Amino acid sequence: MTYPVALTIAGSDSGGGAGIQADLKTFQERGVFGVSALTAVTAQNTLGVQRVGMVEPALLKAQLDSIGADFQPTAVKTGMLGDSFTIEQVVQAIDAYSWTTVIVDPVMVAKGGHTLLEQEAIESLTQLLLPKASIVTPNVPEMELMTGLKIEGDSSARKSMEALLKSGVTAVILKGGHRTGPLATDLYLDQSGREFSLSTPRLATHQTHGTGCTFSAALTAELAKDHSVEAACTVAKRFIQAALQYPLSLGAGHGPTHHAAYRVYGQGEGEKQDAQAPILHYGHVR
Ligand SMILES: Nc1ncnc2c1ncn2[C@@H]1O[C@H](COP(=O)(O)OP(=O)(O)O)[C@@H](O)[C@H]1O
Ligand SMILES: Cc1ncc(COP(=O)(O)OP(=O)(O)O)c(N)n1
Repeated sequence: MTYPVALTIAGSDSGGGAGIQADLKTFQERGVFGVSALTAVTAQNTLGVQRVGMVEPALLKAQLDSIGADFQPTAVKTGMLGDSFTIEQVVQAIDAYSWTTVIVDPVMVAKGGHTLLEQEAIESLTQLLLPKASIVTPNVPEMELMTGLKIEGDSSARKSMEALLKSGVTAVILKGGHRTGPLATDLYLDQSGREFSLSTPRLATHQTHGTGCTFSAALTAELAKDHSVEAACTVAKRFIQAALQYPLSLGAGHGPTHHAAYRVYGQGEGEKQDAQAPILHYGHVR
């Protein structure tokens, strides 16, 4: 059997908690071989983003072609894409190499407020890239920007998911990190009408840098191993919960999550692990 390969197309985070670094650490943790194409380089730490530089288009294309010519990734994840031109190049590569399992994390703004996708590129993202996606994983602000709909409660959350599906997206996971309440609930809905939610206790922590990247990288890794969507979502939710629950306490700001925590603590026995296990609820997403 060949070892599963997952590709991440994303920006570098010098602080190691998000971006390419989070993706590759997560792929390794989940037993898939990670390959990468860098779209941008950020000077970033737990306090924020200090500088961003885009990778020259020809160099991005060369990376995508190098991967496409020699590897067969069974799942591809996109993260920070930065601008419209980069999005167009990524779409061309997806077509050229027939990458079919594509997870789009529509990264737009870093936690500290720094823009990671030009405003004018949101349309390219929704028009060109989202139709190629198997699953799109927005947080609440990203969902609002993509649909133009405000999310204030459960019914508006569902309406925005339906609106995204109407625009041709295959499946969406609306992440719950930016919402309030005792549970961090992620909602799944797809074109076939399948829906479920995944909830874990909301942890009171500011060590949340890279939660979105890490969650969608874990999802990508499980799909690269050909696991079912439900199984992949459940592992991804457990993975991010453990990564948040056992922080490393690095840096003076929003510290990174602990990418090894699920392997080290999350699969063992014991009260803590049981208490944090996600509640998978099937049926109507309220
Ligand atoms: N405080 C928290 N406690 C538990 N889970 C959380 C918390 N914050 C975020 N999550 C989970 O982390 C994942 C990423 O969500 P989110 O933080 O919304 O993404 P992003 O980093 O893109 O803003 C989701 O599974 C979400 O439910
Ligand atoms: C290079 C890079 N890519 C993506 C992000 C955003 O990651 P995310 O997981 O959404 O985490 P926060 O920025 O919300 O902590 C990033 N910061 N840098």
